[in-house]
Amino acid sequence: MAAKIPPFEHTSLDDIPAVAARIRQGFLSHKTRPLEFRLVQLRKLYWALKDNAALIIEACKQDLGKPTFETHLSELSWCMNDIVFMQNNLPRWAKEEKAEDINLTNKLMGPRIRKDPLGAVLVIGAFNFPIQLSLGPLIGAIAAGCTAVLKPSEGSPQCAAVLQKIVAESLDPNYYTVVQGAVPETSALLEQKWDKIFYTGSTNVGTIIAKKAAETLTPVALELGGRNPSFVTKNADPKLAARRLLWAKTFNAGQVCVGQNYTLIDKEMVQPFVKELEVQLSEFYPHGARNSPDYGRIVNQRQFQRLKKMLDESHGKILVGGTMDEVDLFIEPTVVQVDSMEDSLIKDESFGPFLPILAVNDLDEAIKIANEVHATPLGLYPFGNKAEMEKVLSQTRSGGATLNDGFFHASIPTLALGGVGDSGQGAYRGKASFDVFTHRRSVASTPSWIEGMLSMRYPPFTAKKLQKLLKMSEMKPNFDRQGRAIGWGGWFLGLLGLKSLAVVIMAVSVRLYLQRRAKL
Ligand SMILES: NC(=O)c1ccc[n+]([C@@H]2O[C@H](COP(=O)([O-])OP(=O)(O)OC[C@H]3O[C@@H](n4cnc5c(N)ncnc54)[C@H](O)[C@@H]3O)[C@@H](O)[C@H]2O)c1
Ligand SMILES: CC1=C(/C=C/C(C)=C/C=C/C(C)=C/C=C/C=C(C)/C=C/C=C(C)/C=C/C=C(\C)C=O)C(C)(C)CCC1
Repeated sequence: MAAKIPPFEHTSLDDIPAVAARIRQGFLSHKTRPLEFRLVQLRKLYWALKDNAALIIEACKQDLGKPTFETHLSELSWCMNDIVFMQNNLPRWAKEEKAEDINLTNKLMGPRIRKDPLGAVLVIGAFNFPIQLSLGPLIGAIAAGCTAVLKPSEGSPQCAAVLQKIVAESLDPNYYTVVQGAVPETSALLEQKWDKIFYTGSTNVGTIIAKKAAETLTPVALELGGRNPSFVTKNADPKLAARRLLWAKTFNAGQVCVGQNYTLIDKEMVQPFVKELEVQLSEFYPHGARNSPDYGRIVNQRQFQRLKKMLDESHGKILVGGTMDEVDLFIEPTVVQVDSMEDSLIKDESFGPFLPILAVNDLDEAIKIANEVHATPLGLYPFGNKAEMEKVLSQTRSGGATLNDGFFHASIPTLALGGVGDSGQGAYRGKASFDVFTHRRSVASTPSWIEGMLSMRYPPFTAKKLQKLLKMSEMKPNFDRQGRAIGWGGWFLGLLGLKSLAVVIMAVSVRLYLQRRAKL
């Protein structure tokens, strides 16, 4: 008999402190530190995903009407690939690194960077990619040697229940577990001490998390939302721009954090662009989006009503689409021409299948508007000639960007993803997922035999000792008083001084000699 999605049950508030204590104790047992342990956990998680593939596909369908195609690309296969990639590369990333930019004298102390796990961490997921946005950070946490509590989004309850099943089946419960719930449970989790909180979700809740974390100086990674602009200049290809931006707004029915929120378009391009949007829409969904198995649904009534209100409040003119069905949680891909950056469809993040367009006179005006609407969005998408796209990049900021497409950069699984400013802090995916849960611990070890040479650091301090030390460490500026750079040859010689160079060469030779003798 086919497996069933287990019921979604909130974790008892009374249990949360004990769960957090177990996961913390788990970290302090040091069992998750050995590389092999982490690799085994990751591999088990991989097979649990494979074994529960049908449940994941079904849960994504029930929660978001997600087409199986999208579930594979952005949830199931996405996470399985993430695990394979992580376990292939983890042994290399976890190795100690030789410290960079160390001067010759300090090299004797073997400065290096250890990759230590941060500790017991809390991962809070969002509803729109319920599997990816929960497991992506969890995979990073496991790889780094952390222990973790995962709190999936209650907005996608079927997926949350399947996630709990998968974690319980595959991972050691002393080190990794799922807590289910909404605001009360998340608040109870935030009362516990964590070594990092990794949060994906809205900016409002992100602010609550950051404030709470600040009370105990807990580091946070925040993957938040944004009002991401796209730009279509008069030199853009309207068909390509329409097709690609439509793809980005129909994927997951527009519930994509990195999707464009609005399009700033040269006034000459409005007509050809809108015409192409219509053509492309009928190619994507020949029998209409509503009847297509390839188009998802809005996650719940609350989000549906929010989106409906947003469209109702817009002063724009609907050019394409506009139909909705509350019962089915269906919203048609909808193109709206608005006439102000104050319009409800531009000033707030829609997180739905709306494509508001605002006509502008030129690219300068578009850039000015984009910077005013949101100075630090999560993504940004210019279409135009090379110089124009470069100009957009050089006069704006954003977490990431794709030129000549919708959010392609965010669909590259091993490219770090993160916001900037109020669209987030910290990044993950690929190596960044390991790094975000890792402390780069600087370590030096002072050989005993060097003691004689170090004697100059001890009191009683004398002018002679100071002179010697300064000579050894002093760096000569390679710039003059006017701030101009000067040739580096003189600077290099000045930096070391011939005398100290001789001392260093001698010390290195002695060390090499002693090392070789120890090996014999
Ligand atoms: N940057 C990214 O990678 C990314 C990815 C997906 C979604 N998002 C953003 O997330 C938002 C939509 O997702 P959402 O609706 O799931 O976000 P949300 O902020 O409502 O919920 C996210 C998580 O926070 C918890 N939560 C909600 N209210 C809380 C409170 N008062 N205190 C403590 N915890 C609370 C929820 O239980 C959930 O697990 C959009 O703004 C979108 O842009 C960002
Ligand atoms: C095959 C050849 C080539 C290359 C072809 C390429 C590169 C094809 C690419 C296809 C793509 C990118 C398909 C789309 C996949 C969509 C994905 C994975 C979507 C993911 C969405 C995500 C992760 C959403 C995240 C949302 C977040 C974080 C917030 O809400 C060539 C061109 C090289 C030529 C040879 C043949």
